[in-house]
Amino acid sequence: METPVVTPIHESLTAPAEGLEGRAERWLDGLAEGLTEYGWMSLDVRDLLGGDLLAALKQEVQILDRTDAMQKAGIGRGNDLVRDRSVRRDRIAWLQGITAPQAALFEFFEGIRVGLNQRLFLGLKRFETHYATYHPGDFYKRHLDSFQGRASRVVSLVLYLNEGWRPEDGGALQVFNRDSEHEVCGTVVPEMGRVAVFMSEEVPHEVLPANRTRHSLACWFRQDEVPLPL
Ligand SMILES: O=C(O)CCC(=O)C(=O)O
Ligand SMILES: [Fe+2]
Repeated sequence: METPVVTPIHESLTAPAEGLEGRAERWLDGLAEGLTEYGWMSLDVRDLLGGDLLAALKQEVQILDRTDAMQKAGIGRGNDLVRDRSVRRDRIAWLQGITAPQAALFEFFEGIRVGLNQRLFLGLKRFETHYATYHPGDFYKRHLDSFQGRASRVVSLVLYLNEGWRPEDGGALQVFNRDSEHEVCGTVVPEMGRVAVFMSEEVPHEVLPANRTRHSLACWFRQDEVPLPL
């Protein structure tokens, strides 16, 4: 009698193609590892956010720019606000999350907030975000985004919205070593879909003078429930 041929069933063993959620989880794993090990990370979010959303965000900042809705940025907030043009020259507009692209972006940021809390136990309660435009000649000298012990801004994220950025366009983000503040440990080119993420209280950084209009979006994940001064 012949031995029956048993056909193995592969289908149920094959994992379903990794969806957006799986990719986002992997992306968050990499981000959490980078923040733990180096205090900062530069990553690409083009695939996660999609070209259409990035283009829509860029269009928003360009419209705000043309309508004079962008305000000269200060250092600190509320009564502490200082507009020191020798330190910082960009213009900003805070996002409310009410337009469709902003709502989609806020969903992405909320995923990062929850994902980092799960992985790093940071107790991030909320985030705040603004558009920024640097016109030719604008810069932001070396600084920290938060003062240690304030437990306000904990993680900073900058998303860049510029297609075809070339080295001669300037405006790179220089990241300094968290243990030796004059040592540059990384440079991030502000190209469309690229993000820089770093620990707000630890990592000094600087925006070099831009030679071309430079659009970005900055987001801070905060530990305080109600707004406290930086
Ligand atoms: O645009 C960047 O690359 C960084 C901006 C920044 O450091 C800030 O807004 O605090
Ligand atoms: Fe900053």
